Parts: sequence; structure tokens; C-alpha cells
Amino acid sequence: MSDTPKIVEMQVIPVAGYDSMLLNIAGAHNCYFTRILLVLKDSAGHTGVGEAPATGVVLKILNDAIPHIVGQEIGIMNQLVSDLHKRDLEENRQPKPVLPGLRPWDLERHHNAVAVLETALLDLMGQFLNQPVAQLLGPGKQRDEVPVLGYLFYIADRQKTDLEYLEGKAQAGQHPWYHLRHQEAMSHEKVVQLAEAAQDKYGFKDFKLKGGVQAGEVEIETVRALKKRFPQARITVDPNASWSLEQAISLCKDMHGILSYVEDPCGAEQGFSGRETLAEFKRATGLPVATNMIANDWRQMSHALQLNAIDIPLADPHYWSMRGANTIGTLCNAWGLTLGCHSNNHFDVSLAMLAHLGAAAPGEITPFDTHWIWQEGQHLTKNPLQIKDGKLALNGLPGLGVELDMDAVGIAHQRYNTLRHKDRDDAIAMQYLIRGWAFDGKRATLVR
Ligand SMILES: O=C([O-])[C@@H](O)[C@@H](O)[C@H](O)[C@@H](O)C(=O)[O-]
Ligand SMILES: [Mg+2]
Repeated sequence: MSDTPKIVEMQVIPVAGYDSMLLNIAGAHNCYFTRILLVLKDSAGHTGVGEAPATGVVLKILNDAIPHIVGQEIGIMNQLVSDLHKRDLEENRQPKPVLPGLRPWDLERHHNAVAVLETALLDLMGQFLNQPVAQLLGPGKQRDEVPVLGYLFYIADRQKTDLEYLEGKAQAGQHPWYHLRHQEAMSHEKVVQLAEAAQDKYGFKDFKLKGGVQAGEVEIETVRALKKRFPQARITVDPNASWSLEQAISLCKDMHGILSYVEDPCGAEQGFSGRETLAEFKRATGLPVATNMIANDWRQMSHALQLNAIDIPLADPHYWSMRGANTIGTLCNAWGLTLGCHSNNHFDVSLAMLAHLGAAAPGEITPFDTHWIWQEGQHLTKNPLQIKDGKLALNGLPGLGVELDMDAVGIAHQRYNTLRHKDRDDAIAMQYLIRGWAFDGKRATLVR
């Protein structure tokens, strides 16, 4: 047996960047978002990186894993990942606090640690083999460019807060997107203006509107306005399961030709699971359904498929893992479904993860979600991938093809250390808009 390089160092680096006051069912994005970089160095002199959402739970799982990873060969990466998964499952068995309904990301945490370890190991393995990560996934690289959509949000007025949101002052010679993404956008007109700027800057062909914020009727009108302005675009809306089944059917049944698909229009209610209500929604409206809420592991996926509840699993590599998400892509291709990808605010290592996942997906894919346009300009790597013409192109380098900019990482880490609230909590900024506001997964954020 030939030796593969040994892992000589593992660093878990939490980082923070700036965000806009984006609204969603869980409240308003804080002025900072947080992520974790997992950095592995091997005896061949390579550095492997992965990015994950930052929570105290994931930080602890990863820091606890360091003695189990350092000193091991990258050749046993599968075992290293599955060992962490087993330890992770043990952690999962511990009693959990009872939440007043689940926020979109509550389900993901325990998978994030496993996924980010796998990513960093794939990055090392790719560099060892001198191949891009996309070649190490399932059927290998299927394409060089991956379509992504313009992910639009209603934006609250940051000036109602004393939080440190960036002003995004308009500057001569600068693209209007960099100004608009920081300004209030609550009306159809303002959202269309955002879409126009994003399309001009990044070339998007398709759009997604984050819903669950205003009354469903208002959000459907925003969708209509977007479609009117961009008749060729595939448009979707995602209220994060906050509409009732009845409401979702009534809002969407006449939207054929306007909504190309609908994301998590409804969820669990009255003793029925979200998989059951989505199946009913699909039958009643005939519209394709995407989800990042009810088919996030193999057990959930099996129920969703048996019920014919979904058409587009949004297989996020940050909780499915790169290889798990690629397997979903294979399943989609074989079973007549379509692979999409969910996102949260992220830095540029995650951007590369999305690109390699999409590049290795067999068959048809729907443009991937990415929040990158809200962060673009805050790079942690040298020469990050660019969204051009609505697509992300691989850069031809081995592994993930990223090189950390350690100065930028250091600044983002310092920023993280200064934060009082390190885990995401969108209820905090919401207090400035509605005093005493509390998350309720069944009520639109501003309908109180
Ligand atoms: O960034 C947000 O506010 C989104 O609501 C995010 O947290 C969701 O997980 C996600 O983008 C989704 O598609 O549900
Ligand atoms: Mg979603």
C-alpha cells in the first residue's frame, strides 16, 4: 500500500463578515454573519479548506475532533469522515431544547461538522491527485460552468437600528448593486430594482424571492412584478413553509407560467407532516416543488420520495456533504427529479464548494441558490470565483481551487471574536422593527 500525505495540522477558524438587513421568516439578518473555516495542512505541503455555518455546536464538534484527525493519512478520508459522523450521531442523541417551531437552519447543525471535514479532505485529496474536487465526486466533472440564481430579499430599513450595518454609500464609478443591497427594499418596485441591478452586475437569468415576510398576497404580487420585468426568467418564491396548505394552494394555483416552481410553500400542520402537505400542494396546483426543509437526510428523503412530495431537492453540501449532495444529484438524474442547491450567507470557500458540486452533477440542474451577491467584495481567498452571465465557472485548479488570504481571514476572525452574539439569531435585529418580536414558523415576519 502506498502512503498518502499525513494531516499535520487542523485549524478551526470562526470568521464574521458584514450582511444587509435581509428579512426572512426567522426575522432580520444581523449586521454580521458568521462562518467557520476548517483548515487542514498535510505533509505534502498542501492546505485543504472547507466552510460551514458557524454555531457553537459545530465549533465544539470540530475542535473535539482535532486529536482524531491530526496524524492520519488523507487516504483514509472516508473513515475519518464516517468516524466523525458516528460521534456526531452520539451528540445528536442528547436531549434538545424544545423550540417554538424550527427555523430553517435548526435541522442542519449536526451535519455541518461532518460536511466541512469531508470538504477539506476532498480539497487535500484533489491536490494530491492533481484533480479538481468535481472529478472526485460521483460521475466526475460534467460541466465547467454552473448556473446560479439571483437570490432576492425584502430589505428592512437599517436606519431604524443602531447596529453596525454598512451604509453602502453610492459612489461614482461603482456599480449601483453595491449601494442598493444596503438600502431598504420593501415594495415590489424596490425588489424589481434590486433584481435589475443584480442582473446587470451578475447576468442572472433566474430569480428567487425570499418570502414569509409580508402577507402571502403581497409576496405573490412581487413575484408577478418580477415576472413582468423579466418575462424569460424562471422565478420561485420561498416562504419557508409559513403558509398553510390551503393558503399556499390559493396563492399559487393560478401562477402557472409565472412561478416556475415553488419552494417550501407549506409545512407540517394539523398532524400532517411537511412531506404530506407538500405532496397535496403538488397534486392540487400541478406546480413543481423545491425544498430545503423536509428532505434533509436520507430518512426524510425516502419519505419525501415515497409521497411524491418534491421535484427539486435543494441539496446543500454544507449539511448533505459534498458527496452526499452529489449522490442526491445522481438520484435526481435517475428518477426524473432536478437537483438544486440551498444556501445561507457565505464566504468564497463555500462559493467554490457550490461550483464543484454543480460541476459534478449528472443531468439537468436548476440554477443553484447562493447568497454570495450580498457578500461579494468580502473575500477570504485570493482570486475568488466570479458570477458572470449568471454562472460560476471552475478555475481549472486542483482541489477546490482556493487559496486562503490569511490577512483577510485574520481580520474576519478578529471581527468574530468581538461579536456578542456569535450564533445566528435573526430575532435580535427584529426587535428594532417590532418590539418583543418572536419567531413563529407559521406567521409571516411582519404580520404581527
Ligand atoms: O438567509 C436567509 O434568510 C434564508 O432564509 C436562509 O436562512 C434559508 O435557510 C434558505 O436560504 C432557504 O432557502 O430556506
Ligand atoms: Mg428554502
